[in-house]
Amino acid sequence: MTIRVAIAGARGRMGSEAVKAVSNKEGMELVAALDYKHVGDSLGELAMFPPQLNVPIYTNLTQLIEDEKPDVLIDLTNPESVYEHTKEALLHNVRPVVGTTGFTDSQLEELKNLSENNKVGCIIAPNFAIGAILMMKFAKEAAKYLPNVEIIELHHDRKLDAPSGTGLKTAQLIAEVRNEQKQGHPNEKETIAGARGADFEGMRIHSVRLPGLVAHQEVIFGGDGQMLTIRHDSYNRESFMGGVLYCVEAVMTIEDLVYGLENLI
Ligand SMILES: NC(=O)C1=CN([C@@H]2O[C@H](COP(=O)(O)OP(=O)(O)OC[C@H]3O[C@@H](n4cnc5c(N)ncnc54)[C@H](OP(=O)(O)O)[C@@H]3O)[C@@H](O)[C@H]2O)C=CC1
Ligand SMILES: O=C(O)C1=N[C@H](C(=O)O)C[C@H](O)C1
Repeated sequence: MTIRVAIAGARGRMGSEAVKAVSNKEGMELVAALDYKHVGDSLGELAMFPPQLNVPIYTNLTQLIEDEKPDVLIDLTNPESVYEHTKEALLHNVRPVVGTTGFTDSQLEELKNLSENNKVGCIIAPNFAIGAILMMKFAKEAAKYLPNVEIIELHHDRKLDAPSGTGLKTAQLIAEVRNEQKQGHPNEKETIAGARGADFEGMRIHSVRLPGLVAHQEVIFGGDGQMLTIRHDSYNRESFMGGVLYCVEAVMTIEDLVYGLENLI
C-alpha cells in the first residue's frame, strides 16, 4: 500500500527536507502541502517552495483533507499552528506525524485523549534523529547514578521556542528516575535574572542561540571528583529524515498517541 502524505510547513528548513525525503521514498506519495500564505501561479511565489513540490498547495487543512485524502500529515510549522493542525487531522482520521515543538502539557493531554478516543495513530517526536534519541536514553540511565545534572541545548538563532523540545523531553525522561532536588548552593542568588537557566524540578536547562548552529545538546552530570558529558550534534537537517520516514510508516500501525521516538525504538 502506498502511504499518502501531506506536509505542513513545506517551505521551511525542515519541511523542504521532508518534501525531498518523502518524494524519494518508495511506498510513500507526497499528495499536498499546507501553507498559511496564499500561493498563486506566479513563478516568484512558487519559487518559495522546494523544486520537488509539484503537488497542490492548500491554505485550508480541512479542504486539503477532503480533496487529497492523505493518510498522514507531517507537521513542521511552528508552536502557534501545530496544535490546531494536529487536532484537525485527528478529527478527520488523518494520522499526524509531528516534529514541531512547543506544545503545552494540556495540549498534549488533549491530543492524547482525542487520538485514543478516535483510535487514530499520532506521533509527536521532539527529535527525529536517532543519535538524539540515544542521547536522551543514555542520559536517563546516567541520572539513576548521577542525579546532579544540567542540560545545555544549542540551536540556530531562528528557533522560536526555548527550551528546545529535546531539552524539555530530556528533562522529563530524567525526572522519571530522579527525585526532585534543587541543584547548586541552597542560598544561591541570581544577580542577573536567568543566569542559572530554566528550572525543571531543580534541573537547570540552558538555551544557547547562535547563527551557524543547527541542533546540539549536552547533558552534563557531576559527581564526586568526576563529570560525565553526553553530547549529540545534528550538523544538518538530513539527520532528522530517517526518523521522519520511520514515523510515517509507524504511525500507520498504531491507534494512540506516542510522544517521543524513544517509545517506539
Ligand atoms: N522533531 C525534530 O526532529 C525537529 C523539529 N524541528 C521543529 O520543527 C519546526 C519547524 O522548524 P524549521 O523548519 O526550522 O522552521 P521554519 O521556520 O524554517 O519552517 C516552518 C515553516 O512553516 C511555515 N508555517 C508557519 N505557520 C504555518 C501554518 N499555519 N501553516 C503552514 N505553514 C506554516 C513557515 O512559514 P513562514 O516562515 O512564512 O512563517 C515556514 O515555512 C520547529 O518547531 C522546530 O522546533 C526542527 C528540527 C528537527
Ligand atoms: O528548531 C530546531 O531546529 C529543532 N527543534 C527540535 C527541538 O526543539 O528540540 C529538534 C531539534 O533540536 C532541532
